Amino acid sequence: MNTSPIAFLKGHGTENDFVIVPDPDNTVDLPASLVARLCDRRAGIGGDGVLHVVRSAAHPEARPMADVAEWFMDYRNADGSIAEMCGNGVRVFARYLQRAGLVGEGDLAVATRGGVKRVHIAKAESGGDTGDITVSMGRAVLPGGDVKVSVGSREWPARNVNMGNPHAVAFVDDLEHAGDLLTAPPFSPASAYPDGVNVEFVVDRGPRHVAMRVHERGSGETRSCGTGACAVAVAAARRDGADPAVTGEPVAYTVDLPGGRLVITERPDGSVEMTGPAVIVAEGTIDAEWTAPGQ
Ligand SMILES: N[C@@H](CCC[C@H](N)C(=O)O)C(=O)O
Repeated sequence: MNTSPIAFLKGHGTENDFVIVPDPDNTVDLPASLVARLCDRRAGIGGDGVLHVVRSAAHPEARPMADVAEWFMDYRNADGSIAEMCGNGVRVFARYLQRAGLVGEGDLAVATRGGVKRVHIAKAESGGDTGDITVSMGRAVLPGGDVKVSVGSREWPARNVNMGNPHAVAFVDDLEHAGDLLTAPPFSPASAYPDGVNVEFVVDRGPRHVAMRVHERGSGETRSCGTGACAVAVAAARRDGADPAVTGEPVAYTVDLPGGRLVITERPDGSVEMTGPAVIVAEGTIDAEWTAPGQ
């Protein structure tokens, strides 16, 4: 139970928004119920998820990474569930560390449940902390198999792509066909995603340029998903017959999302890089009494 006010910040990456809870020593009690209340857009602060900022050495899941990454992104979805990775989240996490003076521009490593991610904070052309942030997201895994997703009477084949977390990428004729995305699009077979899935709907905008909408596991439709954009870029490249491992040349896709634009580059060694903005918009404190169960 929390007995002191809890510091928080609010930030977003291409409008995928987060409540940031700095907690270096891992002393804040953050059960799923409190995460869901913090993310509530009417009764709480509002967000697609929570970024709990903890020193790796202070968190049992991150301790093995503490030698290479001082900070652990303990990411939670808006419903309180835990996810392995959040691409937009890791950029916003790095921006928070920069703003707090805990890291400078340049390179850093961030521990996540999906492993250690290498992050580069670019120098801002206009000064301050407005430069883009690039994250080396690791390799995409494409398990194969026939997956289908549907919305109403429409059904599409989908590419199963794992970016640390699971994705189903469906190429559609019109993003409107995804409907209101108020509920998770059904998928089959159920065995493809035993832990649920993030579903991306994708249309072409031009050569190596796509647009997408996403329904996120644990958060619903969001304005952007970084891991989703990476999954989409890799699925689009394979569809387009482009494989950097074969050609030896990197392949870059521009991915437009409702909340902004990300650039995704797949390198010949299979690693996927994501570049985009990250913004901190506010900070404050949460009343300790409000965080008590039943409030
Ligand atoms: N918005 C994130 C992904 C967050 C996790 C996802 N909802 C899951 O449960 O896997 C991103 O930017 O990658």
